[in-house]
Amino acid sequence: MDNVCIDSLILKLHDVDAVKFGEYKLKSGMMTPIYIDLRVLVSYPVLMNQVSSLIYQRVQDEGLQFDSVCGVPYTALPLATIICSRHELPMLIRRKEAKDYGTKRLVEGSFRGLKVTDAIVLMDREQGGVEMLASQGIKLHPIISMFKLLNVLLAAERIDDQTAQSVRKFILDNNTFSPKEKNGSDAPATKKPCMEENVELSYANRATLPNLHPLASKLLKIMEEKKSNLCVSADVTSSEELLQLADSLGPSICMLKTHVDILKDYTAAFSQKLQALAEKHNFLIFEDRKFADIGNTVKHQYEGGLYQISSWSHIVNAHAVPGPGVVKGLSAVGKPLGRGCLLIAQMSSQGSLATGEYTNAVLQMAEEQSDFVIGFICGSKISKRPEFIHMTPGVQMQAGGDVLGQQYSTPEEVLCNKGSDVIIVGRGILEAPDRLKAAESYRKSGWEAYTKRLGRCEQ
Ligand SMILES: O=c1ccn([C@@H]2O[C@H](COP(=O)(O)O)[C@@H](O)[C@H]2O)c(=O)[nH]1
Repeated sequence: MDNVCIDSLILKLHDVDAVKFGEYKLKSGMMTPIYIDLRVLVSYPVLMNQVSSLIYQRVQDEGLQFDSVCGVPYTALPLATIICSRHELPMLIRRKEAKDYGTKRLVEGSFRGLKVTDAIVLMDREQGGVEMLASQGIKLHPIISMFKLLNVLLAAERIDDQTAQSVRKFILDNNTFSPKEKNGSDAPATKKPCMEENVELSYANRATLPNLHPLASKLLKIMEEKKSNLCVSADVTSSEELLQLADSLGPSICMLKTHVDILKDYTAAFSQKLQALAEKHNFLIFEDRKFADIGNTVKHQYEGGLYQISSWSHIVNAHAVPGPGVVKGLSAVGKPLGRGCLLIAQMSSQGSLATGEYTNAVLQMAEEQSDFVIGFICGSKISKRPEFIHMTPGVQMQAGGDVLGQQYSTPEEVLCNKGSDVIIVGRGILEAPDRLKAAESYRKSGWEAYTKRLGRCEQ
């Protein structure tokens, strides 16, 4: 189901009072300003069928393998019944309490050994459910996130800004899962895990952080919506090939990285076409210019010359070698246009000097100019501030390197173990026999590694 359908479903759920705002008590005893009551669905057969189809569609999209389906009582029971009946799937019924007569079974239906592997929910409250189930070895597949729901209701003027803000704050402040290592049990945490405690926030949660740079928020939303943390490095030398790449790989990526100075036929018309493709496929453009001069010079390089980079590239990057003036110069041009900058804190090439104290100094520089610096080019997560986005080049499916010192790590290593947010892939895709297929497989690996990291909850 595409976004438009999800949006209209959210509005219908609101119409039938399945989404309520006010003061409600949850089963856990916690008071909440938003209550999702999907029990009402049974009175709306059309909606019931839509939700069932959506859930089944998700099963197919994810290619889930299973022997039986169980709808958790009571709300999901009728949904599971519709799905299993329509698609002739074996179903199980879990009792809420055992009978004290007859078979005394807690699970009704035919089965041998039971292992729960996947769970699908229509609404994810984003308060730690994904992480809690992952800690039990169950992969959760949410269909609608709380933040998406709030955004749609806000855009449709069903709720005001204050309500949306207070619910967002409640969600962020009340993550109810605390990993075992932290509190010795899987019991709900009394306080939300937060960045100071080094616990992961999802891209969606980070997108709504107060004081976040709007471009970082846009990127995180794109990543969440497209389930993509893949930036393709379009290192080709012809404009036509680059545009063709952007059009064909556009749906799979959150960002396209360019080196316009390697194009043999750059024109202003090219940059306009690239912007149109970025709009069409909803990705950001990152010109990997690596500015590294005094503020006054980078201002000219960014704004003027042949390429007029600031007019079409959402994001640029800079070395910190010249000191803070380089960021100030770029910011003078880019900030009024809503652009953002990545500082190069580490490099993927062998023997790079950007390590240790240098990397720490870059971090400091970013903190001081976070109204323009949105994150880093780095090999691993270097800042605990969830507002900063970590982007890592030197990624291929196999670890290794090239003859000129490039070093490669895998998507799993970069996103799951090193805690970066975005993988930048060039030749791993460009040199593949089928570029689209390769991009999709990097997107999938990247997303799986990220969800695995979220499930693990700690770096
Ligand atoms: O440390 C860095 C910074 C930038 N890059 C750039 O990323 C791509 C990587 O291309 P591959 O083909 O995937 O090796 C390329 O444009 C570099 O300029 C980097 O590799 N390392």
